[in-house]
Amino acid sequence: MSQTEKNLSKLRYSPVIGAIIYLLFGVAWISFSDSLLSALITDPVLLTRYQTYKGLLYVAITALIAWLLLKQRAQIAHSLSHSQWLFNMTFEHAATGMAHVASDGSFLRVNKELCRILGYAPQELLDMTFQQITHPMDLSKDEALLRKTLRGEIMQYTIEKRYLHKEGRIVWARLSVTLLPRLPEHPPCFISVVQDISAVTLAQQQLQESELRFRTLLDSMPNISVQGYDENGQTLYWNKGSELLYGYTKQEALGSNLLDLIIPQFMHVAVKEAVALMAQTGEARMAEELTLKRKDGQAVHVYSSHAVIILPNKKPHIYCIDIDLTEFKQQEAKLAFLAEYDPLTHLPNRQFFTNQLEQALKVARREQLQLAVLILDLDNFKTINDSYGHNAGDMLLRRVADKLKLCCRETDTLARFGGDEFAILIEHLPHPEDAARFALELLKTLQQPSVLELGLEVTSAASIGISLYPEHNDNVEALLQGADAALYKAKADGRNTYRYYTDELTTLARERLVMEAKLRQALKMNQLECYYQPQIAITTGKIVGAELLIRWCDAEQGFIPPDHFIPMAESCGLIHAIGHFVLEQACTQGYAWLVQGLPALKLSVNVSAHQFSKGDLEQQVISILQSTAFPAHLLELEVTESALMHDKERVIRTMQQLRAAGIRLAIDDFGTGYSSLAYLQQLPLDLLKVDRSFIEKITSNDADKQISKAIIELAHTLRFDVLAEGVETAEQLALLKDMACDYYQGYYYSKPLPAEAFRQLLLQQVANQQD
Ligand SMILES: Nc1nc2c(ncn2[C@@H]2O[C@@H]3COP(=O)(O)O[C@H]4[C@@H](O)[C@H](n5cnc6c(=O)[nH]c(N)nc65)O[C@@H]4COP(=O)(O)O[C@H]3[C@H]2O)c(=O)[nH]1
Repeated sequence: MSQTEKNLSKLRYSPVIGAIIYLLFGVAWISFSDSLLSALITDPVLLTRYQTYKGLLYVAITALIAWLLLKQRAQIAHSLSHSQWLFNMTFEHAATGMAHVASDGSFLRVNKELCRILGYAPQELLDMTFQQITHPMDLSKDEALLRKTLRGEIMQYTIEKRYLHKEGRIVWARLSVTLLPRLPEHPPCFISVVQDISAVTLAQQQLQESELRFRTLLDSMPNISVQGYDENGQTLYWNKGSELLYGYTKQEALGSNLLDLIIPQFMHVAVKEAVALMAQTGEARMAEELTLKRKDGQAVHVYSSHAVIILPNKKPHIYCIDIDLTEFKQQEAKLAFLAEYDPLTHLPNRQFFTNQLEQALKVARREQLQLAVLILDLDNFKTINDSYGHNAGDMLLRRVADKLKLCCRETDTLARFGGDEFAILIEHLPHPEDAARFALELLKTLQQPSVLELGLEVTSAASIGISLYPEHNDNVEALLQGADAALYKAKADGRNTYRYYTDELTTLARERLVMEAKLRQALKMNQLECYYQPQIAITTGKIVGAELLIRWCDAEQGFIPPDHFIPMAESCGLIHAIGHFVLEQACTQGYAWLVQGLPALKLSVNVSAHQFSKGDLEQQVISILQSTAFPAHLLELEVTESALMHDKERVIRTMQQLRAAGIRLAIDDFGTGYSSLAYLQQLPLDLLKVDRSFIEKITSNDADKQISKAIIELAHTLRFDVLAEGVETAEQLALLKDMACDYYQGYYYSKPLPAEAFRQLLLQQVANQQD
């Protein structure tokens, strides 16, 4: 019982107690005082006097008791009014909302904080019931508990509920309702304590939402496995990524021990210790690469990182985040493979071969052995690649690799250096001539036809260069260079053969390098010159054009034929500068002759496949035409048949652009390539040049005659003009005339001439016409 309640009851009962004490004292006084006085005092006068005093004493004692009682009552009343004041202050200024609520729900008293929480003025609330401001969803629960309290089943209840703020928003509150002790003459009354928990609830909701989001995210991540364990390794969390990575469903994994799921036997002790340590220290282990096991028993490489979360109840949870490294490992293995192997043939590459050669040389030096390095290059690969496409080329390379493998012993190292170049290292070579025997065997094997796609049969001859240790060279680089130089010689000597490395070959290789430097210089110093070979219309016998043929006259070496330096210029990239030079010469000279009043002539320029594939040919030609003012229709570009076979779509596109600019296009050396009719038809060509090799024997060899005839007819069918190259005799010309060939060029009419000589020839023709 509180002090106030004690005081209240004292206040209530003190008059009754006073009256009882007074009555008891009066009765006692009357019954005992008289008999006591009569017994003690015998003198009647004295007795009367003392009886008077007794009455006075009685009055005095009564007054004293009354005074004491009144004083106590005053004290209690004072104390009570202080309690009342304290209560009022507490109620009013409490930091939580408070209200006295009647059993029907109406507010009897409300404090400031409650008004603040709900947004109403005190009087507004006092005119309302709590039902009016309770969220409909929470009302029934609140009312049911209130009724229970009223029935005395519970003394109080606490719930979290939603109130409706005056502004309409929801206020989350923790409500504690207590039924007050009931005064007899008063109706039941509750005290409600309302605590605003909106902020907390909102924060909780946000936390729950973000936790939900986070969990959903983790759950659904297919690429990352997240697992949660307790300090004993029991699984508490298992996301989708874990299901996919380890093969266990969530149901299977949850509750099972980590060791039984994904840890291989040999790691059990270490993992157990690691989990215990993490749980104890709260510190995660370093991320590491591990090989764990799947449900089906297969090993799985993962990158595993860990996190330890200490829960509010101090229990540690260990989370493992595993990333599947299988693909990465495969990729790594692939890269490692690619670093040393050729992806097309799966043979070792140059890097591997070089390492192997280095090792073999060490052994050979130590044990005084001989070894041979062979470098092999296919003779006709480019033609096959160009004619049948890259797929056929790739297939041929695989077939060649297989054939070479068959010839090699286990101790030999066969490698592909790139393109159509292969290398073989023969260790423990008994005699130098054994390398030649082996080379001959390789050549023989390669000559057997290979079957490619759609039953296509091709034979692949090769050239082989051989260098020997210790006879020729004694280090890796020199041996490889030696074999390369020998290969070059084999090719120069007619291909499909082998050559050993000699000093002379090295000199030749050096000479090539010197020549390249000289050619650069010649180009810079304007030492290249264009010659003009007339092209004649067969029916009229008149010069209608000329082919520009480049000439290089070196001060030391004299005349160097284009057949020698053009391939070198192509391999070192100088061909672009040379090509530009010839085009510029053609247009400048052609324009000059026009200005001089010479008849308009068509000038033909050879364009290398390399110029075509660079991609800027059309811009280059157009800009030269613009800068020289030479008419586009008088310029003809000659492209060899094999050049047309590279990147066919680009060739067609470039040719169409050139044609659109008005430039003429001719196909050179026709008959030596493998272009299909369908392809030819797509090309915007003006002229087809029959290769010299057919014309050469046109009069002596019936096959060549028939081929030439067929080419001429074919060209006409496709609406191209035909020019025969390399006409040297009147018989050849007569035959070509019979075949309705349109034009020719050759020594019969004239060799290629310097510009001035050609001009004189033209002038003479003009003069002859005037006669
Ligand atoms: N035996 C014989 N030969 C004849 C006869 N009439 C012409 N010729 C030669 O045949 C070659 C024809 O040129 P090509 O087939 O385009 O063959 C050319 C061409 O492919 C290339 N070439 C020449 N000049 C250039 C150039 O400016 N650019 C490019 N990319 N290649 C060029 O070099 C090759 C050889 O050129 P050249 O040595 O000038 O040799 C020229 C020419 O001198 C004849 O009646 N009998």
